[in-house]
Amino acid sequence: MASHVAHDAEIETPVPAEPGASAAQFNAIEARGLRKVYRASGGQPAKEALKGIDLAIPRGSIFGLLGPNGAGKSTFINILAGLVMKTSGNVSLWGFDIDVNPRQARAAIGVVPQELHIDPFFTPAEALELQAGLYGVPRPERRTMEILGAMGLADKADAYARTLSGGMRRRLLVAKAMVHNPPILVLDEPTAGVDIELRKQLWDYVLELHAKGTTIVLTTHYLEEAQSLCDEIAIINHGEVVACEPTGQLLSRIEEKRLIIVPDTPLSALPPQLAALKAELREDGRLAVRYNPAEMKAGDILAQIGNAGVRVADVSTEEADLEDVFLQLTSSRR
Ligand SMILES: Nc1ncnc2c1ncn2[C@@H]1O[C@H](COP(=O)(O)OP(=O)(O)OP(=O)(O)O)[C@@H](O)[C@H]1O
Repeated sequence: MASHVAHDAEIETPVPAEPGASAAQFNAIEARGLRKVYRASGGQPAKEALKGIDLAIPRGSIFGLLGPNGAGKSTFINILAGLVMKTSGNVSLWGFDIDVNPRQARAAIGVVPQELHIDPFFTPAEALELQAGLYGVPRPERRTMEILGAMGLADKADAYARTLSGGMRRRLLVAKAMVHNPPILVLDEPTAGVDIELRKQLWDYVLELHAKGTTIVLTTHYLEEAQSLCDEIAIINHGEVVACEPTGQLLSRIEEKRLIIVPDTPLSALPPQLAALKAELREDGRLAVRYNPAEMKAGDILAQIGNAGVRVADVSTEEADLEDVFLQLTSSRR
């Protein structure tokens, strides 16, 4: 009966707006002034984990959410997943406000949690069927074997979940997050503890989903992974967004190199003539000068150093990377 079906399919899969429908140009995820204060408990004081986050994650992107431990990434993701109640602010998922249209908002997102918790009493096939049931996916539309196959778990479909390795469990969690075919997939540290071979397999599948139109959001501690996969990156520190830009732009902040100069007699202080350079005297008496090769030539720097009366015994360069930007943005503020 129609009413029964309607009840069964309680969570509708949201329909993405047609490309080019300018009135409906919404972001995949949008957070405005999002705050979370965990109440004091068990002798622990209250903690403001998110201090008014504004974040827009474009549809179709692979978006990286980076930040040191305790920055608030999991809190943010858990609010999206409906596992943590926000204190204030607004969040919309695929254009659906989580307060106004909670069911549609929830249906728009699949979240792969950080913890590898899997119910040991269900086989992977049963776990997916159960999840599909929870999301009201009608039986003819379920893709249990297709998803298990894509995750390299077809031969484990009927195995006891407790016999799965860590990597298989991780892939099963990704599979579970995909049963209702959400347009947004969020992965919280998906490759933590996963070996290189499986990590590659996991990313291949995620990239395939992305190629078919799924918006991907991931948190990771592997900066090189974020650097190579994400087209936009936000860095969160102490509950605040300290950077949010296309990966290329973020990396251009670190196109800075360092020129390391060994003077033939160690310097005791920076010569005043070098004040205009981003120069630093290291403890070992070497001089490190930060410069952007697009704006300045190494030869000009050496000439200035020569003019300041420093005789150069040796020269080398050091490259910066995403880690430098990350440390630069997250080390200074509290
Ligand atoms: N349930 C909770 N009750 C109280 N404080 C909490 C709770 N969950 C998280 N916090 C605190 O909120 C802050 C943000 O934690 P969160 O787990 O969101 O950070 P994270 O960026 O995901 O860190 P990690 O990379 O270690 O997972 C931390 O100071 C944490 O101790």
